[in-house]
Amino acid sequence: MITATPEEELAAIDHELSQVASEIETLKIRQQYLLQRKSGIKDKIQALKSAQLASRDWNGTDFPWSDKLESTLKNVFKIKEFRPYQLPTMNAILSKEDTILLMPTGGGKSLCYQLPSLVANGFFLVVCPLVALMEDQIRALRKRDIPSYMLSQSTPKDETKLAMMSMVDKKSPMKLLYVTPERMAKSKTFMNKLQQAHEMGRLACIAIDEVHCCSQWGHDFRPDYKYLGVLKNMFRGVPLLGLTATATTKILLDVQKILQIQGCLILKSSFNRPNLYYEVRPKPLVQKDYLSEVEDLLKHKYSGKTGIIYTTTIKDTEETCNQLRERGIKCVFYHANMDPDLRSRAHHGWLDGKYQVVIATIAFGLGIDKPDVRFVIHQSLSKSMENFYQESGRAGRDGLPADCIVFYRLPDVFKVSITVFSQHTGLENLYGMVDYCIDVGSCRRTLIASHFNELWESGECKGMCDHCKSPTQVNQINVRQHCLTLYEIIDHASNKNIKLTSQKMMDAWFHKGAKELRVPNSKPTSLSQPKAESIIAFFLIQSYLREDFHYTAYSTLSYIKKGARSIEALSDDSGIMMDVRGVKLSSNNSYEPEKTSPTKEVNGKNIPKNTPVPKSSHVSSGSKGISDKDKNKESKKSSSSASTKEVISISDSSGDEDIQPKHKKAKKCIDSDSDY
Ligand SMILES: Nc1ncnc2c1ncn2[C@@H]1O[C@H](COP(=O)(O)OP(=O)(O)OP(=O)(O)O)[C@@H](O)[C@H]1O
Repeated sequence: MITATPEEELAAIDHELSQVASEIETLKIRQQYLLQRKSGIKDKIQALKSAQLASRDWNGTDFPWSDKLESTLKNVFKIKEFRPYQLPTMNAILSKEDTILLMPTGGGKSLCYQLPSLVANGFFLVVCPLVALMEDQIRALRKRDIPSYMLSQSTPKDETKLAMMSMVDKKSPMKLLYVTPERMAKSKTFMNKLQQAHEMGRLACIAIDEVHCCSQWGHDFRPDYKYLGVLKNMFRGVPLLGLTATATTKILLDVQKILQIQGCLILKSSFNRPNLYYEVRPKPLVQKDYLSEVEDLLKHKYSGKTGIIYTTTIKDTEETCNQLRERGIKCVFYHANMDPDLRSRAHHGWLDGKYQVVIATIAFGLGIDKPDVRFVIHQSLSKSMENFYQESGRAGRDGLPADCIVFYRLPDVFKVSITVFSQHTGLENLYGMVDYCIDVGSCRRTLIASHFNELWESGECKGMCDHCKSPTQVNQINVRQHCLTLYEIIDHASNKNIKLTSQKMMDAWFHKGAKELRVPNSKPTSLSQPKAESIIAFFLIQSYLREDFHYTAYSTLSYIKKGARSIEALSDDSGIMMDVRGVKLSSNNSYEPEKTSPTKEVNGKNIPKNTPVPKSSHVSSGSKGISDKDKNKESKKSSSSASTKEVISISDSSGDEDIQPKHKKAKKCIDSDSDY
């Protein structure tokens, strides 16, 4: 019998080990897949349970408490009727059903726990993230003689003592007790009292304001909110009410898991604010020109009206404020680093009409309840669509028309990206906002709606966004050649060991700045700067380019690299299609495609019949390789576009000056964007 040498034995073992490793790898992938499926099915069950609960009639007026609710609404709150979803929420929590209420800013969420607390036995606990907000609410409640307390670090000792005693005093008239999430998470004495109150049957409901703060997927995650996950088990039988003005399906599912109320009732009022006019303006390249545009708005269109200008940084608030003051505007700045006294004076001066406009960071936000804010201007883009919705939503709370204007330019994206890149989904959220800003034809409302998984037809906008007010035809052009040119610039810099910021990349593209960054024998692009910027933004959000962040001793820098889809762009010579503005349509959107331009279908899209189809037939590949969610968004976008969209025939064979219309209609369209 031939025995194996030790070397052969080792080789055999190594072989078997590698087989085992490969099987483990396969099993791990299988495990991952099964775990994902399991979680998906659980989410479905949860959503189904929520849908079943929502199908019950919560709007009834024949509950045991209905008459008292109605009379308290009128007599104590002096309100004539409920707004949509207020009564269903109250009926649900008084029926001890865990509920999440989604309602836009200013929709009237507070009433949903304040009013039922007056008809229930015991008191409602309200978890609220902001002390200023609690103070405002307590002041308003006490004016109505509603016994209420708050517990925060700034609450005087005697009041804290009184509140703690009231929790466990059967005879106490206390109806509402406001606490910060920190208090819940950190004060054992408080939690102990709360348990006693629960045992006495005095804890009637726990309302959690800004409930999206529980979820790391949200824009406003607060670690102390995670602690609220203990409440459901600790206070059995006490209904939880989560309230938010901003939440996507993903966040909602996450919030339910964290609070242990999977499958709870979800009441969602529409996020459409029909009185708000949405507009994106190109921000002038020079700050002086931007200021002149704002000055003109404030002195003419918004003369005698009040509003907010949001900026990205604290420095910007002060600088812009000083510059506008020099131009005779009555304004004040507001940010988190101000002395609390000054901040309060700025807030109240603005509330009382002493200042026309407050120039603020997002620190000026939660709890700002001025009904007649006529405009919210974003000096640069918000860090997410959710932030934008919240911030712009401070306009027009009285239901009268108000404007929400964003001034957009590409360099601002990098000012924000360096502050959000380290956050969970920070960049993804920011790019969602960029997508909104660079969109050339969709109804802005429908873009906001798709973010909240709502579907609004652009007809519902009624001209209340820039695109619906002045529709233009939307064309698709092939920008692949530009992508390849930028890759050459990136490779060239990389060969020289130079990191490229977006500005340096632009300079090299335009043959400005350092000569060593220009690709030898290349020509400068003939694009205008705004168009070059919009192409770069498009490549970023579509992952043809990506940002790469580096820390220096003083700051964080964003460098540009090839994105995850660069392989696709390099290997596949079908187009990278990008939407651009075409001819202006008449205001009734009456542009009719010419009858002489028959179309054919390629990849599910109608294109002019004489359009040459690229080899791989990926003709409309602006969205190729994107996730299902994005595809969904794309399809929603196109179905609700304010404008007419047409794929036009182009050739990408001759570099920056490449676009050769092959088609009569296309020529007309291309003329209006001839330098792409
Ligand atoms: N049914 C109603 N009829 C008339 N006014 C109402 C009604 N419900 C609430 N309000 C008023 O609407 C305003 C906004 O309410 P509230 O502050 O509760 O909104 P919110 O949804 O909590 O907003 P935010 O998300 O900004 O905190 C308040 O002035 C409130 O008195």
